[in-house]
This record gives sequence, C-alpha cells and structure tokens, in this order.
Amino acid sequence: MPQKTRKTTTADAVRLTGLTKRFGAVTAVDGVDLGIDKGEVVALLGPNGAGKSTTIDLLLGLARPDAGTVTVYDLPPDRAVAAGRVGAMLQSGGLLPDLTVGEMVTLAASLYRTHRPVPEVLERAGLDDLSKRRVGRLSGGQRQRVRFAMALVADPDLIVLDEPTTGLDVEARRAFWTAMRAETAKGRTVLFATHYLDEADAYADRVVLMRQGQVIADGSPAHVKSLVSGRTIRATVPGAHLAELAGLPGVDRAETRGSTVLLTCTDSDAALRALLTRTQARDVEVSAHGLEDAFLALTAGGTR
Ligand SMILES: Nc1ncnc2c1ncn2[C@@H]1O[C@H](COP(=O)(O)OP(=O)(O)OP(=O)(O)O)[C@@H](O)[C@H]1O
Repeated sequence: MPQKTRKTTTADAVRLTGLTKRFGAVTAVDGVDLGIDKGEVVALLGPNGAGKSTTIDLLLGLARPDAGTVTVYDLPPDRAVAAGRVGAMLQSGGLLPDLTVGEMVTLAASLYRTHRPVPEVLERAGLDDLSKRRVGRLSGGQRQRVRFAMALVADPDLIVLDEPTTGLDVEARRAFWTAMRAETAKGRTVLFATHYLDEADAYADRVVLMRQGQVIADGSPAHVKSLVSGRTIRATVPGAHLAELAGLPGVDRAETRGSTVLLTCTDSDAALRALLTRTQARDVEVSAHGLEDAFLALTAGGTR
C-alpha cells in the first residue's frame, strides 16, 4: 500500500470549544476550550476523575458532547477517525484474543484505504518477535504494544493515547517513549493522558492540567512548575518566629519541618537575601519544585 502524503492545512490539529459532558449529576468535562497545534506533543494530566478519558472519548467521537464542539483537522471527530487521520490507543478493549498479533494489526490496517506496511509497524512497536503469538496469550505490557501498533498503522497525523504506559515496567516504558519519539520526529501531533508526571515532564512540549472537568493550567512543564512559585528554601533559623519568616520579601509561606523551617517562595532570590541578612539562618538549601509538587498543589482537593 502506498503511504499517505501528510496533508497540510492551516487549521489546528484539534480544537475543543466550550466542550461539556455530563453523566447525571457529574459534569465530567466542564466547558473546556483547547487548541492543539500541528506537531505539538501534549500531556493531559489530572487526578482520577478529572475528565481526561471523557475528553479523549469526545475527541475521538466515541461520546457526544452535551454542549460545545470538537473538530479534528477541521472535521467532526468521527470523520477524521474514518479518514485515518487519528490513531488512538485506549486503556482497554479493541483486541481479539484468538487472532495472532500479526493478524490483529493486519485487521486494523484493513479498516483504512491506505496504511503503513504491517511489518514496519510491528517492528516500531517492538512486536516483530511476537507476530505469530495469539493475542490472548500476551502479557499486559505486550497487549499495550499491540494497541500502540494499531494506533500507528493508519499512518495518522494525530496520535491519541490514554495512559499508554500503564502496566509497563521501566524498560518497556523507556522503549515505548523511544518509539514515540521516532514517530513525533516525523511531525505527528500527539495527545497523551498519563499519571506519570515524569513522563509529562520528559516527553511533552506542553502540559494541560485538568481538575473537576476543567483545565486549570496549560503551558510548558516549566510553566506549570512555576505556577506553584517555583522554589523552596529549607534552613535552620535559631530564634525565628514563623510569622516573621513568612513576612520576609519573596516568601509566600513558612512552615516548621522538624528542627528546620521550610519557606515556599514567590521570589527565592529576594527571600534568600533577606534570610541571610536579617536572621541567623544556617544550613540553607534552595530547591526547585518538581512537576510532582506542582501537580499536587494545583490539583489538591480535586478528586471526587
Ligand atoms: N460512563 C459514565 N457514567 C457515569 N459517570 C462517568 C462515566 N464516565 C465517566 N464518568 C465520571 O466522569 C468523571 C470523569 O471521569 P474520567 O474517566 O473522564 O476521568 P479521568 O481523568 O480519565 O480519570 P482516571 O485518571 O481515573 O482515568 C468521573 O467523575 C467519572 O466517575
């Protein structure tokens, strides 16, 4: 089969406008506005129940919004999917246990008018040694790789992955992301939901943080980290009162941690200067927040 020429359009890859989905009393997706440019690698992060999977279902045309719109390459999602422009790797389902891996991916390929050669896709997903194994006999991680191959086989412009590395060990996760990097180097657009914050930090250009159906932060991993003021200072400060420390320039919050104090800073340079000139501080350590801290701070109280 000939491979597709990647189409170029001026529109966004994905455009969600006022997107809303309710299940009874729960508003799973609550007025989400989001545009994803072509070639962007975007991580959708959020605690359990934040609305990530529902957003992905709406984006793939697997669920209908109660309000708002979704377009994928300027098309309604079901048409973009039918045209082979979107490859999806969902958390479960879609596999037939009696088929071999090769047959399963060939079947997925047959749904599209044009597709990539199946052996190439099997190799990309690390399945070339398993092509004759029945799907029902695969481990959880191997099944994930079959889903990945099925997502790639249509040669899609957009790849959507719902927690793609759940159940994979460290080595398999690394192999998965190496394969994904090779795919994104070709200019594909990627949206992935993950609970692994280190993956969002390492592999996404942009992090979209959701809580209770809404987007609460959107930017580079560095931007999301900076939203929770960036840095903390830990020090031993003999004779100091917490209220006094909290009042220093650049300090947002002061807490005791054992025999030391922990200062959460909006401007750690100013805070450090004040601490060293106005107090008896010693054993001073300054550290940047990891994405994990940013995530916890921004989504605190967000589960339901
Ligand atoms: N089919 C459904 N029927 C009823 N409620 C649903 C349904 N699907 C999702 N919900 C609810 O909508 C909210 C959002 O769920 P969703 O699965 O989108 O979150 P998520 O961010 O993907 O969570 P997780 O990380 O746990 O997969 C939750 O409160 C969930 O219970």
